Amino acid sequence: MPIKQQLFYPNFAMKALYQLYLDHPFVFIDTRKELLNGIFVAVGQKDERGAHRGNQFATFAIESGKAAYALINDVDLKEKYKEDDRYIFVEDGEKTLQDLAKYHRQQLTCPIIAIAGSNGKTTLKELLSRVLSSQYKTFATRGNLNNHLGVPLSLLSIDSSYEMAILEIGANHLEETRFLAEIIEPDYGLVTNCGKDHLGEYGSIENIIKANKELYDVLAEMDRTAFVCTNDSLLVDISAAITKRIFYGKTATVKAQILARPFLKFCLQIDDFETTVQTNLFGQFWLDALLGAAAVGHHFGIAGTTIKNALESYQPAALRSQLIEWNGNKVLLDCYNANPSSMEVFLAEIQASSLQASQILILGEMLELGAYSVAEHQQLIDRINWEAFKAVFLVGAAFLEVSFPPAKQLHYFENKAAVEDYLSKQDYQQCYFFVKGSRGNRLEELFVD
Ligand SMILES: CC(=O)N[C@H]1[C@@H](OP(=O)(O)OP(=O)(O)OC[C@H]2O[C@@H](n3ccc(=O)[nH]c3=O)[C@H](O)[C@@H]2O)O[C@H](CO)[C@@H](O)[C@@H]1O[C@H](C)C(=O)N[C@@H](C)C(=O)N[C@H](CCC(=O)N[C@@H](CCC[C@@H](N)C(=O)O)C(=O)O)C(=O)O
Ligand SMILES: Nc1ncnc2c1ncn2[C@@H]1O[C@H](COP(=O)(O)OP(=O)(O)OP(=O)(O)O)[C@@H](O)[C@H]1O
Ligand SMILES: C[C@@H](N)C(=O)N[C@H](C)C(=O)O
Repeated sequence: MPIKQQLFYPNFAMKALYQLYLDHPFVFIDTRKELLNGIFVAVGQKDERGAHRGNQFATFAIESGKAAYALINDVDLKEKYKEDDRYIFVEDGEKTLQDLAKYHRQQLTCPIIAIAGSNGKTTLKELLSRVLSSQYKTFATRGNLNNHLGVPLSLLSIDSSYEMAILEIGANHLEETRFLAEIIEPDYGLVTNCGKDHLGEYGSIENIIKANKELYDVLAEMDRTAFVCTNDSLLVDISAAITKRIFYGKTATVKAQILARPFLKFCLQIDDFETTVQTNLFGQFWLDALLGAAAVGHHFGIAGTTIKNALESYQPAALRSQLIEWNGNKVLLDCYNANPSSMEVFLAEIQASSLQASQILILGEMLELGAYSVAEHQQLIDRINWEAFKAVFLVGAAFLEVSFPPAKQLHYFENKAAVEDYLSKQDYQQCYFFVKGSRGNRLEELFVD
């Protein structure tokens, strides 16, 4: 039967679509990607007729050879290509992508570990990926593809050759973590922590806790296993309904004691095994993520020394705890994102450190805080120990709404361009820059020559 007819035949549709995927196992949503012979799915903003913007690129996807098939939901395209088997009309590209990913997941047999939480998911995923890869062929979410599109695309990138998979769940509203966890159907789950991420969208810290708990709820309903950090009593409390919990942290089999900071060094204990781990991560707030990676690795039979080596080999990148050299200075870029919780621990770490260099703090405004913006920016300002810094740069309009002490170190800039201009007139040498702010600030661009 021609593929189009199979897809219209109700109960057969997913199996037929899945067969297309097995024959062309590269699903993509963006024709700017370099690939051949995949399946293009039109997604994105919808017009007044409900057609996703991605439909505009379907013809190019097919004609360029990037796609063997294109899933479209534009009725005009449906009419235009009614005789062409390569264009498949679906009701909604995003929903079809999610359904296909869920169906595919149900065919996969490797253990799947889902990571949710407010802060530190991507880095934990990277750490864990290094630990598990020492023994297993491990898939891990690429970059930050963690939302309603990223999770399905990630799942569809896992083939049967993988022995382990780690999937990151990102969310900014209630029910989103549940929605993604129900697609992933994780065998294991881990929540990093509950902090003030996307506070404006969530509306309250209570909602953030509820949202992170959604992963635990799905694990409980499916009778799956959670890795829970006992250093954080909130996580222990909100995971209580799960029968299968593997604890790590104080009082558990896998635990740690901090030996030195700011570049975190700790003593890792796994049963009777003890070793020192010198990481490249800036800040003791990474400890639970490091321990989480160790605990999951230990559960899957990775030896303590191998775990140590994997954690030590991790070089922070992608604007999370990333240390670079710039014109004779060191720059700690922690500006992939920022929210009140991550700002608080970052600032506390710097102010507790003695790095024997002139310290310059660059803080970009925190976005997506909604009604909390003024109070949270004020609290941030109030936490600054001005004497600890040679200079403090504050960037962005949100800082205009708060009051400052009369500190000589303070420099306010409306935007990144203004900082750039100021920096170009200074001759900073052998300073230590600490850079943190929300993604919208793009503060890292200050340090590209
Ligand atoms: C829909 C889409 O793919 N958007 C991407 C696109 O943005 P654009 O504005 O162009 O999209 P449109 O809606 O207009 O749709 C156009 C579609 O057409 C495709 N297209 C365009 C041009 C072309 O020449 N060829 C084409 O095929 C295009 O690909 C669209 O599909 O481009 C932007 C720039 O590249 C992308 O940034 C944008 O991607 C969106 C944001 C996206 O969701 N991508 C996912 C794959 C993903 O996982 N992205 C992650 C970021 C995830 C994230 O922010 N996570 C948050 C929490 C989650 C909150 C959640 N509720 C949410 O809303 O996302 C977190 O805190 O972790 C990533 O890229 O890192
Ligand atoms: N325990 C923690 N408490 C507060 N902030 C933390 C903690 N661990 C990491 N962070 C902060 O979270 C920032 C983002 O790290 P990472 O990208 O790994 O997290 P994430 O949850 O994946 O965020 P995103 O989904 O936006 O990428 C880091 O730069 C760091 O400042
Ligand atoms: C970049 C996105 N994942 C995110 O974390 N956004 C917040 C608002 C930020 O950039 O700080």
